[in-house]
Amino acid sequence: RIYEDLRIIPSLNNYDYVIIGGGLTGSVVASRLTENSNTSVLLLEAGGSHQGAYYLEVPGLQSFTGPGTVYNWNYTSVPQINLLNNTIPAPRGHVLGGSSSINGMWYTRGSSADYDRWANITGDQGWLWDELQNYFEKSESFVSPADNHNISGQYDPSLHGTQGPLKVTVGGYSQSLDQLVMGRLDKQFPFIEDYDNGKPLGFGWTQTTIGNGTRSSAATAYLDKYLNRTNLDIALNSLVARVIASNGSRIDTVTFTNNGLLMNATARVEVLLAAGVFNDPHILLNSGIGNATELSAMNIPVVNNLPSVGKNLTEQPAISNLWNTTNPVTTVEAEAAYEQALTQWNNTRTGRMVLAISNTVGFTRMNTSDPDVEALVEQYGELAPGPASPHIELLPTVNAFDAEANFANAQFVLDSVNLIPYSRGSITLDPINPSGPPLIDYNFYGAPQDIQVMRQAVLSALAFVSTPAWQEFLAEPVSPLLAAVVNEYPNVSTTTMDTYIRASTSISFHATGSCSMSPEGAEWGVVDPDFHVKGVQGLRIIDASIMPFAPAGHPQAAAYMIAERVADIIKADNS
Ligand SMILES: Cc1cc2nc3c(=O)[nH]c(=O)nc-3n(C[C@H](O)[C@H](O)[C@H](O)COP(=O)(O)OP(=O)(O)OC[C@H]3O[C@@H](n4cnc5c(N)ncnc54)[C@H](O)[C@@H]3O)c2cc1C
Repeated sequence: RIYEDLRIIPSLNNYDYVIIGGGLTGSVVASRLTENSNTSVLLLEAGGSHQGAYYLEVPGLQSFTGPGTVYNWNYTSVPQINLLNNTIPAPRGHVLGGSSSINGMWYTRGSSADYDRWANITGDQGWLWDELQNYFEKSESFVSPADNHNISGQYDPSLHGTQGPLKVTVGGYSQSLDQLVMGRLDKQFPFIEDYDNGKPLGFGWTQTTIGNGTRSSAATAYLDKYLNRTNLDIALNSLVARVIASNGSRIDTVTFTNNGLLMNATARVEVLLAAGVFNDPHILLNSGIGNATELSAMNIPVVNNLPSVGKNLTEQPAISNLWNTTNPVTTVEAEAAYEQALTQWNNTRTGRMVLAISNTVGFTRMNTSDPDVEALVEQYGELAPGPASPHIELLPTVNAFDAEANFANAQFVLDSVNLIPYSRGSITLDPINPSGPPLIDYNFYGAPQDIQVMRQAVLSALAFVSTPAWQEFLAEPVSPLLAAVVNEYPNVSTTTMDTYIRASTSISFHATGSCSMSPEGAEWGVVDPDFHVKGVQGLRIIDASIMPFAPAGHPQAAAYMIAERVADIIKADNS
């Protein structure tokens, strides 16, 4: 059952598990654990319900779930010293389903070497790519796209699940842009049938978490069908402050407010933390689990000295390279197309609104014949975890709507993403208001190799659009700083390039790693490979904050896999 107000529940002390955060991973684990009718779960979510929320359902309206809405935590980073002191958004889902209810719906698993590196780092062979395939597949049902077009050759069925709760598909509405992208492919930018094959190098058809033209989230996929389970209570509007060991040794109690009223809930077996990459450290630190010196300075009693809490924050820097096009449409035309698309979606769940931003995406490596790349590799060695792992993602998109030409509006975006950042940021408490929003520092370009990779990512985007067909499509860049880079291309000076990069870098929305896994017994890290928080009993972290390195892609596929795996581990440990 879903509860808005918990005062009608007589006791909150009778649950086997209390899960903090009804986001992507929290929803999956709550659903899997309560498959056993003898296991009871209380799922505490700070936000409200996803049900009936139109903006969360229509893939084309994803931008309406952004900062400033009730679905978002509306966090912002601290000023970024390497980005001209700009602050950068830090959005996260504040609703059942968490960020899976508001995300861009891209589904990409990354490369096999990403997960093999996790296994090497943690000493747990269970994290090897080959071992994880059953968990990727268990979460997934690959379904037909909204327009039911023939998708043979657009993905590899042998890599995908067909029985899992989460719907995944390729784009269900074709755009002229698709032909422009696919027509560009060559030896440098080859075609890849399915980038989930562990060696994601090339341009392919974007896979997205959409079914029947509608967003598939952890809440729609893993919770909606099971709300009648008597062993699953879901409490909305429930903001968790901290966790406590009520008897002094084992964490068993969660303190939270429900509609402003202070409450405690107790877990008989375990407390599972799934509040996401920004709020896991916030809750741990407020509970006295973190760097003892920093906690003492804020008068927070130390429960466990765990210096790595909040310290491995990883985000992939991204730049939206933006051009006007030679195929503009008027605002009136764009608005008419938009209205038409909404009506079509309302009536048939088809049309432009079923599209999660773009139908194609590319993963590539740095150009090793460039002397700058040679020097970079000589200084740092191979930066990706393996030879078939990409360094760079290129993401082509058209903005808004266009009824006639089917190119959207006047602007084209080609995102350049550094997939392999070495900079590590942090989540800390605000010393003036420790229970207020956390201080989020991405520390972009703190590691010097990251800006060098970003230079290559921008050059790669310019190489992609350098052909006659693209030059015919593109007008001038929107930013004068990009125009300066384009003017100097291909021999762009470092000054011109870095001026553009520092002014234009933002997030990929892919923050991970703030409570990293490490080998059992290691002094660094926050959780053991089996998800237990080091040095305390009764508490596991079960979400995307445990990733030691981000996968080279978008992280939600990995988050679903992690949740499926931890659910099995918890079941086995406590059977
Ligand atoms: C705007 C956006 C776009 C994205 N696009 C993509 C994409 O296209 N593809 C992709 O692969 N990934 C994408 N991601 C990332 C992906 O959605 C996340 O990596 C994934 O959801 C992480 O899952 P999680 O369970 O760790 O955290 P979340 O899904 O964020 O869940 C955390 C949950 O905990 C709740 N919570 C937090 N603090 C508290 C508290 N104190 N008390 C109670 N509840 C609390 C939150 O409200 C939330 O429901 C995107 C993310 C965002 C924000």
